[in-house]
Amino acid sequence: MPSKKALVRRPSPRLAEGLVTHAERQKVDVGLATEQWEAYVEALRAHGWEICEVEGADDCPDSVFVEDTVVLFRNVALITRPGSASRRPETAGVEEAVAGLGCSVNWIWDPGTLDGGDVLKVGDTVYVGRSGRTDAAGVQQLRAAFEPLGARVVAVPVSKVLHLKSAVTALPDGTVIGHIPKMDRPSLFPGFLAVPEESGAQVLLLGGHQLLMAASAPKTAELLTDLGYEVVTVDIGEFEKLEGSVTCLSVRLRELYA
Ligand SMILES: NC(=O)NCCC[C@H](N)C(=O)O
Repeated sequence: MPSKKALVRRPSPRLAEGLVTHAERQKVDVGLATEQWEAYVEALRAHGWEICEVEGADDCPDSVFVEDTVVLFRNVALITRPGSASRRPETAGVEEAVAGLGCSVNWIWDPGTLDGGDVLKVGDTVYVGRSGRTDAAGVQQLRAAFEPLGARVVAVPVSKVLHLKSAVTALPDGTVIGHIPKMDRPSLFPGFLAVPEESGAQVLLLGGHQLLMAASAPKTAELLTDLGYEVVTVDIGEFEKLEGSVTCLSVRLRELYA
């Protein structure tokens, strides 16, 4: 049976010092953030995901955004080299965790940089944002790692938001959804549906027709419910202040056979 495991990482006590790039800095309540994180993890668990908690990285303010540290394709875990040097110490614990789960491990090497938030998989197509965090060498290394495994890698310019997946994700049927004002090139995506809210562009697939979304995108939730999806919402407001979203708080491992 394919796996249904999700990696998560508890927020650092230093979360409030996390990076802010495109947003204005707002005060983050670490206690409230931790409660929101626990509810997020519970929502995954309630939908059948086995939770694998990576050992905390208390000195790394952004370590809760575990998605940025590793990209999965088939059973290969590509350990990233985050574009922000302050986030690079986050990868060691994640590498240990995915190796322990039976993944084959590969790496993005210096001088390449790549953040997992820039990688969107739709079937065998892997879209990769060329963003402020992911550079051309990172894109090349991602191609070299995944094309031999059968991936079709499509590079996408990203200049208006932190990561590709800040503005674009995909529905279970492969329809790409995005918030056009935050996208550089909507025309790169076939089968595209525009959504009315920035955080509405970020959906996490729970399995079947169930989607996890942030509570901050009620109009998009209504649109997707009307299309026959079951939308589960969580309040992740403290993480949104740091440019985080529902996708970046976990890494789902669906193709491990254990
Ligand atoms: N994949 C994601 O959307 N990650 C969010 C990372 C937010 C963090 N404050 C950062 O700037 O790296």
